[in-house]
Amino acid sequence: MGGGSVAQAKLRPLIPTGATLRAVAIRFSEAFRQEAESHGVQLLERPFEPGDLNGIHLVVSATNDPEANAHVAAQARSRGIWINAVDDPASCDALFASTLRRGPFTLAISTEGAFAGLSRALRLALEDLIPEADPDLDALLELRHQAKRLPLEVRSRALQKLLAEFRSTYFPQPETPRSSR
Ligand SMILES: C[C@@]1(CC(=O)O)C2=NC(=C\c3[nH]c(c(CCC(=O)O)c3CC(=O)O)Cc3[nH]c(c(CC(=O)O)c3CCC(=O)O)/C=C3\N/C(=C\2)[C@@H](CCC(=O)O)[C@]3(C)CC(=O)O)/[C@H]1CCC(=O)O
Ligand SMILES: NC(=O)c1ccc[n+]([C@@H]2O[C@H](COP(=O)([O-])OP(=O)(O)OC[C@H]3O[C@@H](n4cnc5c(N)ncnc54)[C@H](O)[C@@H]3O)[C@@H](O)[C@H]2O)c1
Repeated sequence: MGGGSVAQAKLRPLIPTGATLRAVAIRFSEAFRQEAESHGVQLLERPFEPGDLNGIHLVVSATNDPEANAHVAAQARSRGIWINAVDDPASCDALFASTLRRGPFTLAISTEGAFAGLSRALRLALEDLIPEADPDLDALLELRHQAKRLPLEVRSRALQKLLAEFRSTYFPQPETPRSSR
């Protein structure tokens, strides 16, 4: 529910899930409309109606009208549909996490509503640590693939070595031990 910048930020991580998406708003921003239409999202430009929840598994309420958000949340809850109400963690059955994807990695960071900005800050720090296209990571994954062909006795040692390499590449030991800072 909603078609402004906050609704758009919530829509974005749902697109790659492959879910069938429906958006309802009295008025969609041009940016929301463009992004949604390019991903086949169904757009209904009118106020929320309880029937909008038919066949829905998760609803995100991101309008700028607290009364409408509360109404959507109550309707969803009475039908047993999971609700994410922006700005209102107490009404949420599901929270969005700050998500980082790198190749096969998915890192989801959450403070369970305690401080969303902190989740974002940690994501940005991790993003800097692991570049988007990373030959080191690709090589590591390829070696793991090859290690699967090794006999069981040596495989585990080879994988331990690969993991040690991963740790020293991405998380080099600080010169000063943490405990003596
Ligand atoms: C992770 C992320 C995912 C996403 O939105 O997809 C997300 N919020 C993000 C950013 C962000 N949100 C806010 C700021 C300003 C700084 C700050 O206040 O912290 C920033 C930072 C920024 O924008 O720079 C304001 C804010 N957010 C919530 C409240 C209400 C409250 O806390 O009471 C308020 C205060 C509003 C006010 O001022 O009144 C509530 C929620 N926000 C959540 C998720 C859920 C908890 C997740 C968790 O615990 O980690 C939860 C509970 C519900 C939900 O929305 O699912 C996304 C980062 C994406 C990324 O970039 O990686
Ligand atoms: N913009 C921000 O940076 C920000 C940050 C944190 C929290 N918020 C909160 O999130 C809310 C949404 O922010 P935004 O910037 O996307 O607002 P916005 O004004 O751009 O968009 C609000 C959307 O809600 C729709 N809407 C309102 N009543 C409706 C109803 N009954 N049925 C269907 N659609 C309805 C409007 O048509 C519009 O598309 C704000 O109320 C604000 O409290 C915003």
